[in-house]
Amino acid sequence: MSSTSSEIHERSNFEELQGDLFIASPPTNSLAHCISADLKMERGIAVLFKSKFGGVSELQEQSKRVGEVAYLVRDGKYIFYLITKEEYFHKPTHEDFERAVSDLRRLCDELGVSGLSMPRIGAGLDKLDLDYVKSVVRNAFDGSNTKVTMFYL
Ligand SMILES: Nc1ncnc2c1ncn2[C@@H]1O[C@H](COP(=O)(O)OP(=O)(O)OC[C@H]2O[C@H](OP(=O)(O)O)[C@H](O)[C@@H]2O)[C@@H](O)[C@H]1O
Repeated sequence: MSSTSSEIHERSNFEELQGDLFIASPPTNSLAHCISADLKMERGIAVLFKSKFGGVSELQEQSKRVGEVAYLVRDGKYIFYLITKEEYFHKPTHEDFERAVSDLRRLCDELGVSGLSMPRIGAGLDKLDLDYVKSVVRNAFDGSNTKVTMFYL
């Protein structure tokens, strides 16, 4: 019997939920957000990540480049930093954004991440189209064992 589109969506491992990422996200979920390679994290949700998790020198030591993902381990979960552009005043290209999201999927597979929470990555200060962002994340995680929740305020 063919499934309706909503049933197909229900079975997908990607969902959106209204709520503050740092309050509503299940405590065991890993987290992900976007930053620039200069690790400035001086605006937007990156400021909250920096104040909550610190680890700037740990991230620096990983010497990740644009299109790659650095991460910290905090309280048994992973905090992923998608490097989507060189400098804080740049905006990410689609290519770099997509490379970073697929690197995130690779890491989630490798590390066995079952739950991953993120904000509307790239769609705020970085001005990427929200539908584009959601489709990139959905496609990158298609068939993965990671349940992705995108939180929005
Ligand atoms: N607690 C919360 N719970 C849930 N959602 C929350 C939230 N707090 C904010 N949001 C929303 O989550 C979306 C994306 O939040 P952002 O706009 O920050 O991220 P972005 O990925 O577009 O941009 C990243 C670059 O911006 C930064 O600063 P600079 O580049 O240095 O200038 C970095 O360094 C990067 O490079 C926006 O809708 C926010 O409303």
